[in-house]
Amino acid sequence: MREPHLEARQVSHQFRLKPQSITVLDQVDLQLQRGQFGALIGPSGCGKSTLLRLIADILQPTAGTLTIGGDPPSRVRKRHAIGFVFQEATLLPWRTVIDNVRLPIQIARKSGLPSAASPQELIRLVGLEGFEQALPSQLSGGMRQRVSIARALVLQPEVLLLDEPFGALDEITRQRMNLELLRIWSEAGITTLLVTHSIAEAVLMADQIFVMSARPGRIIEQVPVPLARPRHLGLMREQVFFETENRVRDALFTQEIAQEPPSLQPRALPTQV
Ligand SMILES: Nc1ncnc2c1ncn2[C@@H]1O[C@H](COP(=O)(O)OP(=O)(O)OP(=O)(O)O)[C@@H](O)[C@H]1O
Repeated sequence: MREPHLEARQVSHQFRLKPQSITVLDQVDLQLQRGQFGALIGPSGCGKSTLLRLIADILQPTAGTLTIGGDPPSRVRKRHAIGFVFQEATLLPWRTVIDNVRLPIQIARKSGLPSAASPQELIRLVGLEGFEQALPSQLSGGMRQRVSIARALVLQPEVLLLDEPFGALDEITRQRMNLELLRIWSEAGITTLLVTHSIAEAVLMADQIFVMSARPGRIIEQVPVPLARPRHLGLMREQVFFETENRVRDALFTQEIAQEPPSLQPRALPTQV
C-alpha cells in the first residue's frame, strides 16, 4: 500500500466560545493518494471548512496530526505549496486579472520564490485568454472563480483545497465549471480536496467521497467512485452514478434520521409472525 499524500489522523478541533468551547471536529481520519481528487460532504456546520483550514495551516488542530507528503501543513505552507480557493472569489478589485494571478508570486518572492507557473499560461488553462487586463468588476461570478483557481495554482502547489468554489453560481455555469475544474486538475495532477453540498457534484468530480456527520464532524463513510475518467455529464445518467449517489445519500440521511426526535422517526413496521 502506497503512503497517502494527504493524511488526517485522529484530528479533532475545538473552538473556544467563551465561557465554554465547542468541539467541531472529532477524531477525523482521511487519506488521499498523490494526485487523487477527494470530496468532503456533510451537513451545514459539521466542520468541512474548518478541516480545510486545518489542512491549509490557517488553524491548528486541538489533537491529532495532519501531513502532506509526510510534512506538517506549516512546513508545506512555508514553501507556498498549498493552493486554496474560497467560497467567494477574494480578488483585489483594483488589480487586473493577470495582476491578481501574479500576486502570490510577488508575495512569495520576499521569502525566496519557489518555482512558479506562468500566469499567462494559467489564464489560458482556466479559459480566460483575452481577459488579462480586465478588472474583477468586469467579470462574471464564474470568471472571477476561474481567476481564483489560476491564482491558487500559480505557485504550483502540492495540494489544492477548494471550499465550495461554485456554490454561488447557477446550475448551468456550475456544471461547466465542474468540467473545467476536472480538465485543469487532470492537466495539473494535483492532490485535490473539494468541499461541496452537492452529492451529484461530489460523484461527478471525485475519486473518493468523505461523508461527514453533523457536528462534531467525523468521517462516517468513505465512498469510492467507480467511474472512469475523463468524466463527462453523460455519466450522470448511468446506473453506477445513481448507485454511488444513493450510497452517499444513505450515509447522509441515516444519521439525520438518527438525530430526529423519536416522534419524527419512522416507526418500524410490525413484523409478521
Ligand atoms: N472562528 C470560529 N470561532 C468559533 N466557532 C467557529 C469558528 N469558525 C467556525 N466555527 C463554528 O464551527 C462549526 C463548523 O463551521 P464550518 O464553517 O467548519 O462548517 P461547514 O461544515 O463548513 O459549514 P457550511 O457547510 O455551512 O459552510 C460551526 O458551528 C461554526 O459556528
